Amino acid sequence: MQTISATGTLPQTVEPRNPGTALDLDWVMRATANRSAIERRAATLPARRSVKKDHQAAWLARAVSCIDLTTLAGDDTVGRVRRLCAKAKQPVRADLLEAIGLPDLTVGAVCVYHDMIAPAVEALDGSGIPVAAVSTGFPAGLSPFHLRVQEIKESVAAGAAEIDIVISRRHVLTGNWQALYDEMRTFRDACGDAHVKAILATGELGTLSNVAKASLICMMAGADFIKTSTGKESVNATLPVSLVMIRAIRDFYDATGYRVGYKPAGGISKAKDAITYLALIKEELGDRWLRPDLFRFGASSLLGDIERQIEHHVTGAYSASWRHAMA
Ligand SMILES: O=C[C@H](O)COP(=O)(O)O
Repeated sequence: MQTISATGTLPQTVEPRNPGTALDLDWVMRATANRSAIERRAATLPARRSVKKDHQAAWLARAVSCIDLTTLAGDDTVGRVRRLCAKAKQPVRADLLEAIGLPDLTVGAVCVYHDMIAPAVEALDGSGIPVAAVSTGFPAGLSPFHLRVQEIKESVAAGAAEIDIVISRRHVLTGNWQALYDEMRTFRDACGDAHVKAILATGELGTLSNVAKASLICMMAGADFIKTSTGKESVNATLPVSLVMIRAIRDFYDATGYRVGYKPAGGISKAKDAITYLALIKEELGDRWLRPDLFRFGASSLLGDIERQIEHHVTGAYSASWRHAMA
């Protein structure tokens, strides 16, 4: 495994925002995925990934910087969101961050429902950490269309800098590609300057070819990120789905020159899995995508395990997982 530099040394980069393209149905029809080849490639990844010592700490720190620290529960409270935001600002114990030379490490964003945007914005004031809001009738996306568009506008007005929309799975399942494109375009326009992540809910799209087509259409319609899952489907982020989506991102970049971000979400809770995802991105898309403006983990419980691994790296001992209860 090659080295990865510490987040604190990352140069600032400004990525031009993907404006989208016209809907190119010929390209969409050519976008397919060979499941057995994809699964064979995905199966090689966790087995041969081994990152040790200082490299491991740097990779784990990079993973932290790319987390959308998330709470999306019906019993969310202002108190819980404030605690989550405190964790976002100080994701790992200060002495451990000092020890690995990254005292200013933070997560990529905090991700909440609309009602929790205001307390999150207040709690994160001055930190530079953006608030992301799930929207458009998350997680099913089946509320009236005008309300889904209005929800985006209200979340932006409340201070969300990033909007995670859900697509209409039925447009994919019925092959209504024009409707999917038009929906995504409308959502993107409603976001204004806020960046939009398109949640495909890949566990509900039936085939990997549908995942490839939906990825492409969302990028054609101006998505800033494509995201696997809401975390509420029975199957969420997987490595085969990730391969399909990041290859679609690569194809879109090759054709248009625009880099679209990638966010695997749902069920990613172990540090070793996070490193596998980072290695996959590095191999398939290159180092430029290993930064928070182009890569995020959507995760509610990944940070605790990463903090335990960093503690082990620094002290040689593991603490009990309950000591890292929040996230
Ligand atoms: O977008 C983020 C997901 O909802 C988080 O899913 P998780 O709770 O399985 O980590």
